[in-house]
Amino acid sequence: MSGLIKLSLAGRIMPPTPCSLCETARALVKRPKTGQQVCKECFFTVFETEVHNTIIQGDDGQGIFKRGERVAIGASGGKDSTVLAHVLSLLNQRYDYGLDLFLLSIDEGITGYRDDSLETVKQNQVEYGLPLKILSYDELYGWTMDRIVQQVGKKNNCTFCGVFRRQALDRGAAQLDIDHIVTGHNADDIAETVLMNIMRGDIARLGRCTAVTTRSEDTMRRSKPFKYAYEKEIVMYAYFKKLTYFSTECIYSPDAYRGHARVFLKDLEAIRPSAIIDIIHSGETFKLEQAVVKGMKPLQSCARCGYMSSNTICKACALLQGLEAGLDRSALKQSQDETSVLPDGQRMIPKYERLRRDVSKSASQIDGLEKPLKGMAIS
Ligand SMILES: Nc1ncnc2c1ncn2[C@@H]1O[C@H](COP(=O)(O)OP(=O)(O)OP(=O)(O)O)[C@@H](O)[C@H]1O
Repeated sequence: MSGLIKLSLAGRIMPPTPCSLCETARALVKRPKTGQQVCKECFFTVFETEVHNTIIQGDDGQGIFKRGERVAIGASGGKDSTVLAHVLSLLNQRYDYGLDLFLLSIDEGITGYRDDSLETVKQNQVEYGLPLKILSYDELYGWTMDRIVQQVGKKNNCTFCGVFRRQALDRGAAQLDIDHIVTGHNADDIAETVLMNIMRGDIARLGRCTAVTTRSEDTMRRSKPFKYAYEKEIVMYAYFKKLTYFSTECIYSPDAYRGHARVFLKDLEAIRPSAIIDIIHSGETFKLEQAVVKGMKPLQSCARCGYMSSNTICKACALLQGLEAGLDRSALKQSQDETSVLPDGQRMIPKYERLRRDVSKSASQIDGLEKPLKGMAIS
């Protein structure tokens, strides 16, 4: 960043650095990704254009969206998803993608964290005029993260939260008859995931973690339009645009393993900023041998709740069974339980169902959607 008065070695005032793109305005930002010194307006333009390029390219050059798609933005109230909601609304208009956008928030039930960040999402709902749906763990699983942490402790709670959130997003989206979920995962998140998968030797995940788009439940897709956006640039964008976002870390200590990968990545970035993109490119060029692909378990429907799973019952049902049985950390080890029979009296996750599209239904008529607000775009 600059904007400061620069002095030469001889102590003379140096002229301000001009923007390296428009060459007229004064450079105010040094892009963390490229080192380019640019003015504020050019920074907005390159940031938005790079996201647009990710969107129109996709993994196969065909683009990630189809015209007329109903797209849910996974909205946590944090910087990434807030900037995503802002930029996607803007690009949808600027380039006429023809998307029907929604905000979808999962309330994990973390007092003093998610309740506050959801207030931010509600503010975004008004600011961007997008319909909002909130689905809670309590509603879906009968457990809040506060209660889960009471039972399993802080050490492994991220496993529960991650598995439950993934499924909750799909289920919330299914209730809205969504075609496509987008999340604010950024380049740093993806590079961390590549590193974690290498360190764990998780070949299957390594093979797919750099894709912009992956298939979610049945025909629903999941995309990461910020795949190439650096976290530092997202923060700068939010700051200069004065966007409203919630910036506190989760109170139940972030995933320690990811934390190590993050620290390592930040060290690499400090030495060589391109390290983040380089690691993503390494992941992209990694190819699984056909023999390995063939050896992978095919996906099936969970025998209890119908959600997709590579085992007889899905991970969420297995974790829920452990919780209901009053297990603590050993609940995690039960995750491969192969029995489809639910022990007596235990809670079950509702059957997974997708709405059949009723094209005559407007956003305001779908159950569970926050009521229309001033300026809200109704489909
Ligand atoms: N509770 C939630 N409800 C809806 N979407 C969520 C929720 N939590 C996370 N997501 C989605 O997953 C993405 C990555 O989540 P992660 O937990 O890594 O948070 P993050 O990197 O801090 O992102 P953000 O700044 O948007 O909170 C978010 O950008 C958002 O799109």
